[in-house]
Amino acid sequence: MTDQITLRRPDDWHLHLRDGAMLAAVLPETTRHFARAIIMPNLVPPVVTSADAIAYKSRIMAALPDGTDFTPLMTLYLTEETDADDVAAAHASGLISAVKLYPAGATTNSASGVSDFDKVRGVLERMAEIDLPLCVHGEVTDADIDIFDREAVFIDRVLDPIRRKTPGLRVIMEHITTADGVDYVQSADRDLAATITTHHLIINRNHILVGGIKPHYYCLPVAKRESHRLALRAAATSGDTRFFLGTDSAPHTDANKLSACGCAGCFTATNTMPILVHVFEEEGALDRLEGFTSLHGPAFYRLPVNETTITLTKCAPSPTPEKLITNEGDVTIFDPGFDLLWQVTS
Ligand SMILES: NC(=O)N[C@@H](CC(=O)O)C(=O)O
Ligand SMILES: [Zn+2]
Ligand SMILES: [Zn+2]
Repeated sequence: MTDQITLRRPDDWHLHLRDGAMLAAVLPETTRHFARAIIMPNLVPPVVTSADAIAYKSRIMAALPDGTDFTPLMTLYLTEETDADDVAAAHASGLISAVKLYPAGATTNSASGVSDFDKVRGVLERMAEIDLPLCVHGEVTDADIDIFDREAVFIDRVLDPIRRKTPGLRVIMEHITTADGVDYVQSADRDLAATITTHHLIINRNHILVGGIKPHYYCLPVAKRESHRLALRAAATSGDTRFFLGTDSAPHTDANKLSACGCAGCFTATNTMPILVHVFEEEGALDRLEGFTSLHGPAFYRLPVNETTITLTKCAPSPTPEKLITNEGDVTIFDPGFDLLWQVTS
């Protein structure tokens, strides 16, 4: 029986750090375990231009605890007005690692996203030319499409047409939640990958809706039925290099979650690593965890792997920490519904 596991230090390929007091509070929760993270640009107002990204990156660096070795990998928020030259310059200077596509209205702070995908064709073509990846929130927003079908419909109506019209464009389907997403990624032998979150490996839609509504399990894309969760677990633990960790750790204060119109997002940064060891151990796939957390992501983003390591050790069952206290209010830490059996020991 394994009671200790050492991995190359993991990276988080999809992270919300927010800004101001929230940034200061959540940043150490990530930097404690992770070496790098793809930083989501959905601030209010969003990180649209290279000047915005320079300013946001310096706020993140200023908030880093002393002596912390952490690299924020910046992204730009794609709008219908995005200037392809600005994107190319930001890429050439090493400032950004990806551009993020939000369909307008799909999720938290996506109002400035894209409604008419033809309007971003020029930018996408330029990104294919310069080999800059596109991260995608893959859900349609049409009122007549059921929220549980929005990822599958997005693949057919938006993503596949974009990929066919833009050969060479490398795409990361962020936070996939369906077997359709898994199948689509597996159908492509190049230029396509997906991130999978911590929470989508744990919860299905029953966790949100059975026995009373559980706002802390509400996120977008919303968790689907159990068969989809099982497809995600199979993909994450398969060793397939097209799947890697993007926690989508998305802090919202309890006041904003526990409301008649609660915000979408699960805050998982704090306990993601112990939870993932738990999941991979359950699946008999501990030997594939390092690929998922530390190898597949850098390979897709064409970055070196981390040289330092992290060690987790089996511990007495311990409840998950409940809350992160911030100057904006408390943030509830994701509760996987089981005691943690692993802790990060170095
Ligand atoms: N995942 C979420 O439910 N919320 C994210 C936005 C996103 O990643 O879609 C957030 O910014 O809060
Ligand atoms: Zn999203
Ligand atoms: Zn997100």
